[in-house]
Formats: sequence, structure tokens, C-alpha cells
Amino acid sequence: MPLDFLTLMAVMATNLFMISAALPLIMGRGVSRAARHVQASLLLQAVAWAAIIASSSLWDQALSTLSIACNAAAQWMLYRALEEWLGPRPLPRLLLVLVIAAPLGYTLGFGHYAWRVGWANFLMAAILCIVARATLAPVVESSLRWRSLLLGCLLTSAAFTLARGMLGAFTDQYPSFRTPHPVNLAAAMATNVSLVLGTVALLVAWRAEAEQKLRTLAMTDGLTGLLNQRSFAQQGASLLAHAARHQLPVTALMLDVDHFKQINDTRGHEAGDRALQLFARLLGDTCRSGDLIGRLGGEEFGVLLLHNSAPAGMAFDRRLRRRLHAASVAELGFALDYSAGLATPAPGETDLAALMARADRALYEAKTAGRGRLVAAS
Ligand SMILES: Nc1nc2c(ncn2[C@@H]2O[C@H](COP(=O)(O)OP(=O)(O)OP(=O)(O)O)[C@@H](O)[C@H]2O)c(=O)[nH]1
Repeated sequence: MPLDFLTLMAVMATNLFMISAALPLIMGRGVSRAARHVQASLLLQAVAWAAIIASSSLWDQALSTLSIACNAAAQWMLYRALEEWLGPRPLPRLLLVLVIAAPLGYTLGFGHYAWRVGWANFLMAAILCIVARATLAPVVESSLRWRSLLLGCLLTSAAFTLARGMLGAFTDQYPSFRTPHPVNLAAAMATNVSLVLGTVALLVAWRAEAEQKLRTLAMTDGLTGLLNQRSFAQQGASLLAHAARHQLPVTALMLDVDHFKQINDTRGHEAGDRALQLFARLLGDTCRSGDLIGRLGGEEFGVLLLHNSAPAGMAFDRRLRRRLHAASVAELGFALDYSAGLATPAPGETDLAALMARADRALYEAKTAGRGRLVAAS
């Protein structure tokens, strides 16, 4: 079956334009930054392929330079999407330099065919390798499946781009972009397939991002960003089981802001919300990593301090109280105070509900004893 190179390219450019038009419709408004980067990347690729096809009939230098600039920029946008999904990625500066240098060197050396083809393809291959590298070693948890698929697509494209560069720079078998050389035809086929598979990988990545957002939303309290009651109970039970297994000390605290209704009534609901946010932030600042904090009700918070026995829990309370008094006056314009109850599990105890109920009873004692204090369960 004869394969016409330009037809393959035209099909790919058409597909890319269709996908670029369809994606915003499928994804809808208000999508994440990563999704917007992906949309931009696909559109830039579509323009790049359309420009290279058009360059064979008019404005050769301008359109082929535009094509390389768009292709490089498309990879930059894809890299930015990967940064959003996977955390900081390696070699961002080098990538940016290559993205700028690829079209610049190409157009400056346009008069010399071997130079411009070698330059543009070698730099594009390097760009593709850096983006492929960016799919590895995520800083945040991410599925290996879509990343492997994207990695495969990018490495395949990089290999063919490199092969084109070698042919153009060091042989006379690649006299033009449309040459029906077997490597060129295979590259066009592979790019078409990579486009489809790469788009699938990116859609799966986008879905994974949406799922993660939903999971976070279901686990956290919208106002303070702390764990909500349900996830505090789930994660608290695991923490308690872990502590019991390894015989680690744990201290549980129940904390409740004092006279909170009065704050709402006299200063307004918004001031009350800001007070809760400040309290939550200071709780986070006073805890160490591995501790658990949750908003268990309106102005009631639960804390599980790992590696801490009762005296350390009391020291935690003193630190928090000091910080709260200073920060509430400075940031809210009035002093905020709270009552707290403290309880520690018996050796081997893993019943979180019973432990928190003891801390809650101690909290009630703190309230009835005049508020603004900590009471330890006996
Ligand atoms: N601003 C604001 N208020 C809330 C929120 N959730 C609950 N509340 C209010 O918190 C108040 C809690 O009042 P109470 O349970 O009487 O507690 P309190 O006034 O702090 O009294 P003590 O705990 O006995 O010191 C109620 O008025 C609730 O409407 C919230 O998310 N934001």
C-alpha cells in the first residue's frame, strides 16, 4: 500500500485540530491549569503541522520556522502540565533555552539545509527527551500507567526526530520534509499513533487529577482545610493502631473555642469564620508532621499527637495558647481563647471513639471549671 507522506501529515493535522476543538467542549469551563496547558499544547501541535504542510507551497522559511516554534512551545506546555500534575520537574531552564533556540537557530541557519534540519531535529529530540524524563519520579502520588504511555509516545517521537536529524544533517537521503524515505514514512505513522495514545494518556491524567480533587474535597473541611470528622476518624484509627503495634505514646486532645456564639453574634459570622481559620492554622503550625488534626464540629477540633505522652500534650497546649493569644489580637483585633480536654490511650488501646470520648469529657470539665484551660482525663 503506497503511503503518501503529505496525506499522513494532513490527516494528523486535521485530527489535532479536531481534538483541540473537542477538548475544551468535553472538559468544560473552569478546568485546571494542567488541563488548559494540555489544550494549548495540542492546539500548538495542530498549528505546527498545518504550518509545515503549508510551507511546502508558500513562505517556506516563515512557515517552517513557525512550525518549529509551535512544536517546541507545545512541548513546553506539556511540560508545564506535567509540573502541575507531578510537582516540580527536572531541567526547566535547559528546556526553555532549547524551546527558544530551536526555531531561532533554524531560521538563522535557513540558507544551509543540513545545518537547519540537523539543528531543529536534534534540539526537538532533546526537548522531547526532557519532557519524557518529566513523566518519571513524580513528587506527588500518580499512576504509572498513563505516565508510561506518555513516556513511550514521547520517546518514540524523540527517536524518529533524531533519525530525521541524522538523515538531514549527515546524508543526502532527506532532501526535503516530504521525502518518502522509509524513516520519514515510519515517523509519520508513529507520530499519528503517538498522537492518539498520547491524547488518551493525557485524558486519563486529567481524570486522575479530577478524582484526586474529589478525594481531597471529601476528606477535608472546606473552611479550614483540616481533615473533616469522617477522615479524622479513619486516619485516627490507623494512627492509633500503628501506635499500639509499635508501643508508641499518643495523646488525644479535644479543643473547643470559648464563647464562639458570642463572637458570631457581636462581630458577625465572617469574623467567626476568620477566627476558626486562624485557630486551624495555628493548630497546624504547632503540630509536627505525623500528628493528626481535624475539625470535628462547628468550633470543635480534635488532635492526635504521635510520639507524645500527657506532659508533651500539655506543653503543646501551652504553646498553642501562647501563639493564639498573640495572633488573635494581632490578626482578628480581639483575643480568642479555647478549652481543651486531654486523654491518653491505655497500653494497646485502639478504640479511637472511646479515647476521644474521654478527651471530650475532660473538655466538658474544662468548660464547667471556667473555660480557657486544659483538663487531663483521670
Ligand atoms: N462563623 C461560624 N460559626 C459557626 C460555624 N460552625 C458553627 N458555628 C457557630 O458556633 C457557635 C457555637 O456555639 P456554642 O455551641 O453555644 O458554643 P460557644 O458559644 O463557643 O460556647 P462555649 O463552647 O460553651 O464556650 C454557634 O453559634 C454556631 O452557629 C462556622 O463554620 N462558622
